[in-house]
Formats: sequence, structure tokens, C-alpha cells
Amino acid sequence: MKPRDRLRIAMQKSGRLTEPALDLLNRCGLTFRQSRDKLFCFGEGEPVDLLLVRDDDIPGLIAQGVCELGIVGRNVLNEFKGGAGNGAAALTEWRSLGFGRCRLSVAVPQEMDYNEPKDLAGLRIATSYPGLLGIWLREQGVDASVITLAGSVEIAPKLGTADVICDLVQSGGTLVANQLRETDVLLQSEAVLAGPETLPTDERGDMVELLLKRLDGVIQVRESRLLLLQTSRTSLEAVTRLLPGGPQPTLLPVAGQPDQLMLQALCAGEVSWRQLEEIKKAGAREMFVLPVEKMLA
Ligand SMILES: Nc1ncnc2c1ncn2[C@@H]1O[C@H](COP(=O)(O)OP(=O)(O)OP(=O)(O)O)[C@@H](O)[C@H]1O
Ligand SMILES: O=P(O)(O)OC[C@H]1O[C@H](OP(=O)(O)OP(=O)(O)O)[C@H](O)[C@@H]1O
Ligand SMILES: [Mg+2]
Repeated sequence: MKPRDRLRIAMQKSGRLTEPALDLLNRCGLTFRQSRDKLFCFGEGEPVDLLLVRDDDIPGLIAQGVCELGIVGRNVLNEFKGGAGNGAAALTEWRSLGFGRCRLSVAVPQEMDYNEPKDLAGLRIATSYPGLLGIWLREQGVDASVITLAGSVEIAPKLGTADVICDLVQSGGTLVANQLRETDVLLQSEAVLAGPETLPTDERGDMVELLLKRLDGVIQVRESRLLLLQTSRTSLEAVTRLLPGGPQPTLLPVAGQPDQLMLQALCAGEVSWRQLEEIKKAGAREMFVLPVEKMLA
């Protein structure tokens, strides 16, 4: 393969991960010119180009060295690494990205008597993840037949082509619609930034390091909230005790009200309505939760 000096990132061309992946890269300062075939997008500012492909192809493209990084579900990455038995275990997750969350689970017909994995012995299990399912069945010491389907796995028991299934679950709506019940979670998944364990030692490696640093900043900011509230000095301790995790809050005086303080706290994650209600009960008022756009410590 010809040496390249520009970094290549593969991502899903069209699907669940496309929009959030592109948004994340944009936030990292990467913008792309869309080519007419839309399979290759030239990076405008930094020397980083995009390959738009089927998500299933992403781990293979990294393993072949066609690209250095890929944004792909952990389910697809692990199926490739462990499942396909192609000796490509040298791929790793450089970062988990916090979107495309779902899980890979076994589900059985609602009326089926099921207590433990051993109950699957001798049954036919339909899945698009034969590798991951095979590993799990071996770990459980269960001998079952794995039926590989490309999609619409949940319908297989109704069609009589399988007894139970192993597929992705998010809300559980598809399982309910097909009268299935989730029994065992094999894998918790989300989109990840995947790449080879050993990065190139040239400029592309430097670019990966720069991108990882920006990504960390973007992820931290995305999950941060700024909480503003007013409290009396007497309620301060009770209010502070209820604040979600983060650095020490900042306290400011309120003009003309010596007993009152304005509190500003950076929170590491979402602040829920319930948490706000609890903090209010402890004596806070005038509460605001604001998203953080950029942060430079
Ligand atoms: N219901 C869901 N909710 C959230 N994330 C999901 C859900 N289903 C799948 N995912 C995650 O999103 C990834 C992409 O899902 P999508 O359905 O777009 O893939 P696909 O149909 O295989 O697309 P492609 O055409 O690229 O092969 C999955 O591999 C998984 O990691
Ligand atoms: O638990 P839920 O929220 O219902 O989500 C789970 C469903 O989502 C995915 O299918 P998708 O909608 O992508 O359909 P497809 O796999 O047939 O393309 C997955 O394969 C499940 O069928
Ligand atoms: Mg796919």
C-alpha cells in the first residue's frame, strides 16, 4: 500500500451513527468537503479525510490499513475482533463516544419457561452476531445451534426458523412488538473510536494524538452543565451537599442582600428535575442549568 500523509477516518455512510459521528468530528474542528459520490470526503482544514461506508466494513478497513480510525458500534467492533476469527485482535477502542447506546441480548418468547442460560441447550438461536453469541455460549457451557441472519432477527421465532434470538436492544420496543422477553445481556454497546493498537509513527500518529486531545475536551464539555442558584447562608451547607459531582462551587455575594449567596457549580453530567427539586427543598431558588459550549481550564 502506498504511504499516505493524510489521516483517514471511516464512519457509517447512512444510519444511526452518521449524524452524531459527523457532529462530533465537526466539534473537534474537522470539516469536510462532500464529494459527489459521497464515499470519500476531503478534509478542509486539517489533513484528515473521511471514508463513508457500511458500518460492518469499518473494522476490516482499519485492519487492512485503508484507514487509521473508525467510528463504529462496540458490537460491530467486537464481533469482528472476537467473532470472525480473522486474527485481527490488534484493534482497540481509543475512546467511547457516548452515543448509539444499546445492548446485545438474548430474548425468548414471552411464554417460554426460561431460568438460566443452560435452558438454551439444543435450541436454535437466530442472530446477526454469531461470533459474540458463540463466545458467550461457550463461556456458559451451552450447546445450541446458531442461525445467522442479516436482519429482522426478532421475527424468526414467529416464523418458526429459530426458537430464541440474540439481537440489539435499546428501548425494548421491538422485543415487545414481537412478544419476546429479554433474558441475558451479552454486551453493553455504544459508538467507539476504533483504531489499531499501535498508531503510525509519522504525522498521522501526531494527528491522532491531537484529535484524541480535542475529543476529550469535546466529550467533557458535552457532559458538563453549569448550575446557577441562589441560597441563604444558612441553607448553604444543605444545598452544597446535594450538588452533583464536580469541582468546588464558586460563591458570589448578592448585592443588597447580605444573607444571600449566588452559587455557581460545574456539574460532571446531566442535572435531573428530581435533583433540582431536592436542591430547591434544601433552600435554593432562582436555579438555572446551562449547557457549556467551550471550556479551557
Ligand atoms: N435501536 C438502537 N438504538 C441505538 N443504537 C442502536 C440501535 N440499533 C443499533 N444501534 C447501534 O447503531 C449502530 C448502527 O445501526 P444501524 O441500524 O444504522 O446499522 P446498519 O443497519 O447495520 O447500517 P449499515 O447500512 O451501515 O450496515 C449499531 O451497530 C449499534 O451499535
Ligand atoms: O429496542 P429497540 O429500541 O426497539 O431497538 C432495537 C432494534 O433496533 C435495531 O433495529 P433497526 O431499527 O435498526 O432495524 P433493522 O436492524 O431491521 O435495520 C435492532 O436491530 C433492533 O431490532
Ligand atoms: Mg450494518
